[in-house]
Amino acid sequence: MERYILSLDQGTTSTRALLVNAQGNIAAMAQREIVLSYPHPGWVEGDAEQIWRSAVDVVERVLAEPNVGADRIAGIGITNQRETAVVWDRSTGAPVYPAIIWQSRQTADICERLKRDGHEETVRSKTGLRIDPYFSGTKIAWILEQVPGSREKAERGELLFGTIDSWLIWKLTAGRVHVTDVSNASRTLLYNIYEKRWDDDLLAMMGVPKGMLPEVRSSSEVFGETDAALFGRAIPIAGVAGDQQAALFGQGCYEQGSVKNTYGTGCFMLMNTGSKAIASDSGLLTTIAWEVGGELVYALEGSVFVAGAAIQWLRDGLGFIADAADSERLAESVESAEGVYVVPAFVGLGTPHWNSDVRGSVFGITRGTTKAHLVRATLESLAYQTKDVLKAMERDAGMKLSRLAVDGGAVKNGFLMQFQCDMLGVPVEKPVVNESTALGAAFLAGLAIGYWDSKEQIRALRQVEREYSPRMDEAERQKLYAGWSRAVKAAIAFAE
Ligand SMILES: Nc1ncnc2c1ncn2[C@@H]1O[C@H](COP(=O)(O)OP(=O)(O)O)[C@@H](O)[C@H]1O
Ligand SMILES: O=P(O)(O)OC[C@H](O)CO
Repeated sequence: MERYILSLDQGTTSTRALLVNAQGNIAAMAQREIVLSYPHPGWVEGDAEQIWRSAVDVVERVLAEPNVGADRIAGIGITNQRETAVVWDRSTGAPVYPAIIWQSRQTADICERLKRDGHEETVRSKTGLRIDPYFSGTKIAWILEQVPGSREKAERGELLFGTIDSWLIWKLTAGRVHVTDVSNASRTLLYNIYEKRWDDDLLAMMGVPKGMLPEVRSSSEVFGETDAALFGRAIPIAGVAGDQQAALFGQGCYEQGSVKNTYGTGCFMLMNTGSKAIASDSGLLTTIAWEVGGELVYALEGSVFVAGAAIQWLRDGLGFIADAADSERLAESVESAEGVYVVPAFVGLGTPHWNSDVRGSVFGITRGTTKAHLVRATLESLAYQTKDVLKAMERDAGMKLSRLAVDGGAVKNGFLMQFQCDMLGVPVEKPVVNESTALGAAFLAGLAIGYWDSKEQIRALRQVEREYSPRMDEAERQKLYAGWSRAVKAAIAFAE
């Protein structure tokens, strides 16, 4: 009887359950879309209960596949959109406020206050992060400030905080287990990544009571078992990692210096820096990649807030396309973007600018501009933002990248991948199994319970589906990128 690892991937726009077999292939998958709300400009919120229900739904659907069932599941790996903050009541399990999504800018004022009070260097030296609304810490502070009575309750130990992994584990274990892993903890702005503990100074700075926080574990161990009433049998939850770190693991980037870039709602490039945490001078983040078998690995990260989300905007906001896949055909229907640049700074800009105020802008339109040019320019913006990040990474790491491993929803777009490769001037490598995030979580879980024996065994499972080679000449590359750099500068100037 074949057994599987069930990987639960709770992303920004969808929740997926995937069955991974011993060869590292996806045997079945179920998916459910997540609806977000945008109550004010720059705010992004979600319904934590809807996220939980979507998780139950997708797990039930994969278990109902022919010849599956809960007794075929050796263990569960959980991977999640990171930083998104949920605060819930310990006794009822009810969230006190919607989940504040990682992209949301509603804590910009709190961040300004912390910066004015001169906390930036302390935060950076303890967490490897920056004071920015992106991270969970100020989102918790905002909830405790805004929801009447919540601060008092939190201080009495009646409220709990979790990133989405903690929230799902709490629900899956019927409120018995309140934990997270080091990779998720490292995104909260409250965790000291060098001393590996919640940091009292940071908790005081953000006014977060310690009793709200989950226990921090490694990324690959048994965290608890699902409540037997849920899926008919208790199943061990044996791997947990934030989705970008999970993708790094899933791509087999185990050596120092190996890099991957994931194109989902946002776009995140991570480099494994081994046991050494590298501090950045170029707007990158220093973060924990994972802890496996007692070995803690750090990463350098470049974070782009809007990537695939810009394609969703073309679909839902502008109605230019019916489906994200249509963007490829439209982009290829024109020779070039004809000087049009879209800067999709809908929620500000992350690496390397870290500017919460800048908003999306379109430059260079003429009477001849069509929706095809705008669609093409939007897709190109994903590649330009990635180039900005890669330049910062090469500077900080003191090395040149020879190829880029890619994954995520938007790598299905052949136009985007070729343009990306042309813009970077290095080969872009797409694996056969594009679900690196889900694979990473499955591998972490499988290693903990002996489903796989070693990282080496896992890495041997990876296969490349396609390698894109650069076709653009250097002069053209430089000209296009110079235009992008001017457009970003102008968008920032407009915000000022
Ligand atoms: N063919 C495509 N071309 C461009 N973007 C795409 C395409 N297919 C999906 N996307 C984008 O990929 C994103 C979904 O990818 P996924 O990895 O599931 O994201 P997440 O984990 O952030 O929810 C969406 O934002 C969608 O717009
Ligand atoms: O939803 P994704 O896959 O774009 O990932 C979100 C990131 O984890 C945010 O930091």
